[in-house]
Amino acid sequence: MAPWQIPTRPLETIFRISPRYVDKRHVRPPAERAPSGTARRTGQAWKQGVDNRSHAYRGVLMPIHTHSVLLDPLTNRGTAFTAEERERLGLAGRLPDAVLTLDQQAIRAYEQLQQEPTELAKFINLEQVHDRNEVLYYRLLQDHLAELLPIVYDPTVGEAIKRYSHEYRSPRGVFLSIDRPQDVRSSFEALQLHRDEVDLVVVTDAEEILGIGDWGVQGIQISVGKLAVYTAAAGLHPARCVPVVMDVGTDNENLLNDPLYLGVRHSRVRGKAYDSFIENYLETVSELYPNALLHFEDFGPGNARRILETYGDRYRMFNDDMQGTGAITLAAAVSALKVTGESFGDQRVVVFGAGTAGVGIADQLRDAMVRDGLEPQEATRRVWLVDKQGLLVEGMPDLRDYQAPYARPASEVQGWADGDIDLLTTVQQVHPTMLIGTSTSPGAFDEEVVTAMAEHVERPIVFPLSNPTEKIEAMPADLLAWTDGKVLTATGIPVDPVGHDGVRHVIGQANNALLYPGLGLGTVVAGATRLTAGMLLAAAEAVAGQVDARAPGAPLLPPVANLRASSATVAVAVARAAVQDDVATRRPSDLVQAVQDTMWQPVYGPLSEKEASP
Ligand SMILES: NC(=O)C1=CN([C@@H]2O[C@H](COP(=O)(O)OP(=O)(O)OC[C@H]3O[C@@H](n4cnc5c(N)ncnc54)[C@H](O)[C@@H]3O)[C@@H](O)[C@H]2O)C=CC1
Ligand SMILES: CC(=O)C(=O)O
Ligand SMILES: [Mg+2]
Repeated sequence: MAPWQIPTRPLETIFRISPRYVDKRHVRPPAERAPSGTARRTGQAWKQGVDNRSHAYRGVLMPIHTHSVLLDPLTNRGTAFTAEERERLGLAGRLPDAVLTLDQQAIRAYEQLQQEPTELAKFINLEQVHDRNEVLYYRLLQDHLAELLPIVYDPTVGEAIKRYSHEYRSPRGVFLSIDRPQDVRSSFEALQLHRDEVDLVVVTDAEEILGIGDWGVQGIQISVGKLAVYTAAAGLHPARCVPVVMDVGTDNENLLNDPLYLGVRHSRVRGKAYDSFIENYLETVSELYPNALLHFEDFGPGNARRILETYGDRYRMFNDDMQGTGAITLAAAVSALKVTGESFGDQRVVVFGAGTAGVGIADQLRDAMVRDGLEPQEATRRVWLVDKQGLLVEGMPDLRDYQAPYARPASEVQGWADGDIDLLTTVQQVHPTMLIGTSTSPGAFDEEVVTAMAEHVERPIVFPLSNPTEKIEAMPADLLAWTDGKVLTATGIPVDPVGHDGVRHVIGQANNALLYPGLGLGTVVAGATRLTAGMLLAAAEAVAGQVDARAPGAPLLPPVANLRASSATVAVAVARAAVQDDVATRRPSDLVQAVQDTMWQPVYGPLSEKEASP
């Protein structure tokens, strides 16, 4: 379909604003563009599209059925439509008389939210605001970021994913079914977004959602949640971001047996059919939206790294669990080492849970050791991976290919234990300086393990990163108690400050959400064609550069409440790194300003081109 064409649809259909019409080359007179009959019947509304988007889109000329503006969350302002706007848009009688400001709407929406009895109910309430009025939704998130991020994202999003088919109200996102691979293209085309109109596509196949496993189609909510963070934290434009689930079946029998389950009703498809579905997705999305960053989330350990390694050179891809988590953990480690005064070259690292996140972190820490002067082989030797079967040792039959480089020689571990070598034994033998948890094994960092570690190191660095809350390896209050306040810690979930021995310890959140929004924004601002190791490192250093953890009880990472400012700083560093790595297609002379200009703000913009530039 040509960019200016609008498909014929019934009058009642919502015509979403499409920034494609901004491009004057594509703008045709309304009568010419209108689908048969529609222009005549919608009249003036053709010329007066509501535009809640940034100034980049203010020239929109669009067809709008009078009532559709109230139904589309990207155009709806509800009670904030002024009397004059209501008249112009033909909304007479459609709204109560009073005109509220966005501030007033935000107060009301927040009051309503407070009345919800549970976190899940709050999640549902917020999703309903999201589906009604995106400006209001993001205004709420912006005003109460530290309070609401744990609702729309980790940990409550995990609960919402488990309950999705039962709590379902309306669809959000693109649902791709492995049983209909021929629909991949048309599923995206139905969005009516032009090739320049998409910055970001977040996709999951939901095999390993957070630490809660396989949730089939219900994983769409992780794509939605990740994007909410991109917009709330870094101002990625909500209309330019697309959440996607690849529904390839599920091995979760509870879902398959649930009559209300909304996904395809068979076990996970693997092998050739799966691989060609992934390839189909990548080819289609990158062709339709050649400038978009393709974010992969919560794929299973067998696929996450394999997909990135197979296609990372060809597409602008990012695996959040592997790369984002590695980079935020590196940032927390940089902060911790500023406190201990050591270098990465001095570290011995035990990673418990050697999956996508664990090995992603191992890679980042190993690379940091190499930058500090260790030979690559020596750096790899400083990382011990422990998984379900215990310490990973060369020759183990069930070793995954990405774990193999870290497996210990049998000669090294001879005499450590009769059979498999557990976490406690590993800690007793290795005397780690850092202990990282990505195992989904709650309570695994118990008092025995932590005190064994603390016997040999003055300031143990312990990061229990598993999500959501019920999966965490240890809580900071216990870690502080067991180490007499010496531990340097950060967690994947948000944790309230902990008082210990008269010191208030603020716990940094080592969650990739503290890093990927700025990384994505920087990639967009630079128009980077690839996401490079240099850009990831720049993001990690920019995060770490924003805190000084040397004061007693200070956090290792910047607070979530400052995430918008923090993301802007990260974005500048990332865009600069993209230029250095020669992958930038845009090189703004003033990067700081370019980042600010790109960040979308949740405000009601001008209604029409005329109003925007009188
Ligand atoms: N804080 C953050 O930003 C992030 C945290 N995570 C968390 O890390 C955890 C793992 O996530 P992924 O790496 O994506 O999953 P994954 O499935 O790729 O890896 C989990 C690994 O833990 C191992 N494991 C399972 N039970 C174990 C046990 N009892 N003892 C030792 N190892 C065990 C598995 O065999 C697997 O190798 C999840 O809880 C997830 O929420 C993941 C990504 C980001
Ligand atoms: C934070 C995140 O990406 C995870 O737990 O999977
Ligand atoms: Mg994840």
